[in-house]
Amino acid sequence: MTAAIAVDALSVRYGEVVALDDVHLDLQPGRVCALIGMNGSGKSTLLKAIVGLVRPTHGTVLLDGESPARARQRGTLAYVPQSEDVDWRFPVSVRDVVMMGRYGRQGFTRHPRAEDRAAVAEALARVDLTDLADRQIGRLSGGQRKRAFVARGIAQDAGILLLDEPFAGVDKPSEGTIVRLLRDLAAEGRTVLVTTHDLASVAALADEAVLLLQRVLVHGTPAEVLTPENLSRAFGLETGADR
Ligand SMILES: Nc1ncnc2c1ncn2[C@@H]1O[C@H](COP(=O)(O)OP(=O)(O)OP(=O)(O)O)[C@@H](O)[C@H]1O
Repeated sequence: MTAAIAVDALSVRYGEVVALDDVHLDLQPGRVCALIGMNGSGKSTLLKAIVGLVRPTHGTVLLDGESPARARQRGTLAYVPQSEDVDWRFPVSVRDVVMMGRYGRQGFTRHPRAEDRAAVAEALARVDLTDLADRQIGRLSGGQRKRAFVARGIAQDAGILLLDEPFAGVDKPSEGTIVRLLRDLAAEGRTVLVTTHDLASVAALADEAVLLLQRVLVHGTPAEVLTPENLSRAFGLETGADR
């Protein structure tokens, strides 16, 4: 089976900083994968390289066997960036943001058709934002903002969803809503890759986990990955096992 996401020998440098060094990672469709690592371990850089927002120094990324640029063009790929990377003052409503997921299908006129409006309404309902559809995007809570971006990916009918810290600044009920949503999207055959600092929620969220420290330290089920020894290697922490 062609991997939904195939990362091969990927290295990324920012000047002198080696953010990623020889990363290999294959993800199959229909799975949620949690990407875990300490601050600066390269998680955001890996997502950006998969989206095609940063250029690899070495190596390749293929999405369903195609380049990130081609996958973006075809709407295969949806990306929910870290909150800091978004200008929340932008004068667009929640509905407008979700409609952006339909742009690729609308041609250059960007004139929404009935089917686009229907897809947007359905995506808003799935993330439970129907009542807030006309609100300016910056006037949402942290969890609602994340859900708006997930709705954009749903409206786009993307097969691959990448989410950078979807639980940061999100309260527990909203986190539960997002976890359920991501699990449902994977059950439909989509591939979901999520960076998270919330180790406690990984087992409920993800089918598999990856520990990153410039390279992939370990990739397996959450139970295989989240051992004291592995966490100690990834985070450089003393654990009970070391004492
Ligand atoms: N645009 C940039 N220019 C220069 N260095 C960068 C840039 N973006 C990231 N870096 C550096 O690359 C390394 C990896 O950063 P990255 O943001 O990918 O890590 P991260 O694991 O997502 O961290 P965090 O958990 O803090 O979000 C860090 O050393 C960071 O300082």
